[in-house]
Amino acid sequence: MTTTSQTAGTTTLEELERRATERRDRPSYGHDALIACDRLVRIFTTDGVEVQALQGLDLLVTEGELMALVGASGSGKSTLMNILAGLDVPTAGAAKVAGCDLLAMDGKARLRYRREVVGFVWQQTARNLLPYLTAAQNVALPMQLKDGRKGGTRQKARRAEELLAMLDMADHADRRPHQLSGGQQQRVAIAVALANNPSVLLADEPTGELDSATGEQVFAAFRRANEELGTTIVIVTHDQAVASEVRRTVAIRDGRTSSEVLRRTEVDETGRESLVAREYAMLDRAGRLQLPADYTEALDMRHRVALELEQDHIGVWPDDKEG
Ligand SMILES: Nc1ncnc2c1ncn2[C@@H]1O[C@H](COP(=O)(O)OP(=O)(O)OP(=O)(O)O)[C@@H](O)[C@H]1O
Repeated sequence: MTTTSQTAGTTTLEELERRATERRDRPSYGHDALIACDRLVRIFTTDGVEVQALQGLDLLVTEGELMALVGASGSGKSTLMNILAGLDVPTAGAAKVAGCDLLAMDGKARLRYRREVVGFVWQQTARNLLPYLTAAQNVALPMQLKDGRKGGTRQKARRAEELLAMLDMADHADRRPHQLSGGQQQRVAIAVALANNPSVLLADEPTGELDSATGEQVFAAFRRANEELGTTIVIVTHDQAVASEVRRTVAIRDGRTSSEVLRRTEVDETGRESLVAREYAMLDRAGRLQLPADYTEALDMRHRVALELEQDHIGVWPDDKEG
């Protein structure tokens, strides 16, 4: 009797220990992602009124990705970008970029993060470049700010030259921003953002002020940075041309990621390649799924739906008992 209960007790303890170890050893959410936003919340309070700009946003971005973020005005895109850029701090949730915890950084770590881990390109060309410096000097500046007065001036100038050449701006290295077109300024801005070889390049509407042909050239510069330097790039855009050129477009709705479009190259039986796009709804870790409004409206789905688990899919039906 005693032996049995001891055995049972030992088994239970062992089992509990095993489960605890399993839980401890289980990789955390997004452990292998370069950018991991986990239930990110940002609440702004102005004149006593609260605005929930981000409402539990989840986003994972893999190292080396070039992806786009889209969403209606006010959906929270810029709020997210400012957080990822280290310019704003979320109210709750977790956010990690290249191993840096965006909620726990002190002032010094934040400054290093902004100088070395992320680079950004904003929509307003004037925000990206200093008007009294040439293109080459603008590109060398972040390197000088990083190293202080430590030498290597020639090396920095060489790196600035190389980056400008990669973005087809070598011939304009000695021009000041007002002597460059909007598209050229944005290409220099990309070189500036890449100066300290950041892990991530963030761009908020970088083609927003450009015509479509110039926008295409600027996007090509992002693609080159991604392919040649392996930099992970996140672009917020309203520009359909940009959104349809990347492999993954994530849509934000009401402060959450709601759906994403993945594009894959498929080869048919004749060997012809084509780009196939497919839209997916996001399933969060609690199993919540946001159905597209046009689907729910088409079938008049409201407060509840009926679910059925099939062998390889889940069926969702309108509640026919509703009345
Ligand atoms: N500093 C702030 N103070 C108060 N409310 C803010 C602040 N910044 C953003 N918001 C609010 O948060 C919500 C999300 O704004 P955000 O700028 O992130 O949207 P967005 O998707 O970037 O829009 P757009 O495409 O128009 O730039 C909006 O309702 C906005 O009014």
